[in-house]
Amino acid sequence: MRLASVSKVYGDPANAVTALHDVSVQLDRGSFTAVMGPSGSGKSTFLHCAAGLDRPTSGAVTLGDTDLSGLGEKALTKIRRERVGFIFQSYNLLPSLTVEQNITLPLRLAGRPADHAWLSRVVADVGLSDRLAYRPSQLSGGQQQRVAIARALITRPDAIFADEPTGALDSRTGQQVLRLLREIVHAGGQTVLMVTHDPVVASFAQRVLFLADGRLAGALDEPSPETIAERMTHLGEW
Ligand SMILES: Nc1ncnc2c1ncn2[C@@H]1O[C@H](COP(=O)(O)OP(=O)(O)OP(=O)(O)O)[C@@H](O)[C@H]1O
Repeated sequence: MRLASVSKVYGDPANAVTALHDVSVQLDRGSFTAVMGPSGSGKSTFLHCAAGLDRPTSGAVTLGDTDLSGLGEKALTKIRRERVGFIFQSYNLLPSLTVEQNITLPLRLAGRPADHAWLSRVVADVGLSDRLAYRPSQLSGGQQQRVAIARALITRPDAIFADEPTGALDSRTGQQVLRLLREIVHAGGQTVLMVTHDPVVASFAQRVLFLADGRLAGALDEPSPETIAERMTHLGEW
């Protein structure tokens, strides 16, 4: 995944806000990257542009071999459904569907047949084989987020985008979920981009990118919570 000179300006010229300013970054296949930065530094905008949820004002985003900037709305929707998985803080599960139906929903939306062997594998990987007939309300928060991870993986996407994926979980459960996500994508080769405010959460990534005022403000490889926290204090208010 590659962002080349990506800028994003919100609003009309009279009161424009430059949320991203000339950001260029390459994320290798199979890598796990966290994005950190003070509030308002452009993290969500970065994630949304990289995932094709939002269009950059200028610059290019490439996912695999596909240049997203050249695509119309229909093609972009197809990419989002089939080649990208999303994990959000609030799980975004449908309460009236069972665990199995929630997990396989992206396949139904894409009009693709269920691959039962792959479903069993994904469900086993997230430890939910005995919960397939449950509804989300009958699960713990950690289990619900594991359903969301399975749902993100079911289409065998190239990339997974996570926005504060453990924000609603206690720290122990959150760390279990992150460890699981890291293991699964390590085995499956997905590229993961995760936005978080939490240095402990970010330390599960191989690399942390820092944003400040919409610009890239450095990176940290093999980060620890301490080195991340130290870098963040230099960037201003969290
Ligand atoms: N739809 C929008 N219209 C106008 N301005 C926006 C819009 N979305 C974001 N912005 C502005 O762009 C800047 C970056 O916002 P963004 O949400 O990407 O930051 P963030 O780092 O994710 O913040 P936080 O950590 O508080 O969630 C902010 O100044 C914000 O006010």
